Amino acid sequence: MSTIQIPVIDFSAFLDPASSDDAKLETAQELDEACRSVGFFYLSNHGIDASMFAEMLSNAKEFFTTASSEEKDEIKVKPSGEGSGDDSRGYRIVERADAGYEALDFLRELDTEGPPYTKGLGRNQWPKTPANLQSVAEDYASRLVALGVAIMKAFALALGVSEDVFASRVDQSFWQLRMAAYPGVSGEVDSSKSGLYQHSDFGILTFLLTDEHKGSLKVLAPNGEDWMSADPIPGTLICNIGDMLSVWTDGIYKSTQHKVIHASKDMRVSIPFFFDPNWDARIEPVLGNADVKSKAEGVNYKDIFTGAIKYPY
Ligand SMILES: O=C(O)CCC(=O)C(=O)O
Ligand SMILES: [Fe+2]
Repeated sequence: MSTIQIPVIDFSAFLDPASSDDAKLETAQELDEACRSVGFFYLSNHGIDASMFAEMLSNAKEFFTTASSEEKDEIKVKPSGEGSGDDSRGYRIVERADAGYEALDFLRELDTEGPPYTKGLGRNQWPKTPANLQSVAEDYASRLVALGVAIMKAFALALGVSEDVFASRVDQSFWQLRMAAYPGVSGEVDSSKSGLYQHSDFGILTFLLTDEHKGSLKVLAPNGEDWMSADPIPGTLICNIGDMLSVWTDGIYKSTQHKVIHASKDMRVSIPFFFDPNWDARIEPVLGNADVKSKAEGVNYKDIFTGAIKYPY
């Protein structure tokens, strides 16, 4: 068993304009320590209302439990060259040897020519019901982008780098919002029935909101052997570092492997929000620390994105 725990970090110092520089530095250092050791943390006092979390979860649950197959089909993800343009985002079902779930995917829409669109830049296809799913989700996305930008300030403070190095590359974050439903399972537990293969996220920071199910999300412990359950803590967001932030910090911040194995007989709803760099951002190691400098000399985010996302999944 691993004794490392996923820490809970109170972010209020960065949201309250009256807080002192010392209070901010203390919070920044707690975040920094969590990113170096575990790569996962819970964030409390992040400024997002519990009622918004509840609405996001109940809208997702309503869609996955009530939408007809025709409604799902109408908004299904379209691979390059089909329908409303390349890689239109929306509904998809994953049935693989190592993953099983349904999802709605929405991304930041860039102001580009189309259809057809350049790969990765298709349009979002929103469900018609629940009627407010789109408006609540768009509001949620804009709040999480602001939270992501605020956390990048904290990282800059802790790392001693100029705020602008991060800010100028995330101010138009190419975010992705996923509403996922892992089906209830009876009998043998198997990630092909309900789960998601082991992976790291490729962006900067992931903010995860889930329903009350415990034991489904597993996080690889720093010893590289044990799996820890990242169970939901009401009112908090489960946050983890993605590959881009690891590259950016010369590998000092950990982009930790995780997976989902859902074992309950009831469906699990989870809503990851991927806070990613701007579409055109180039990410290069910023610390200049020769000892731990990552092998990567830098990456263009859009190349990473287009390599990682291949519809259909
Ligand atoms: O559903 C979860 O708990 C995590 C999902 C996840 O890791 C992902 O979509 O990248
Ligand atoms: Fe993930």
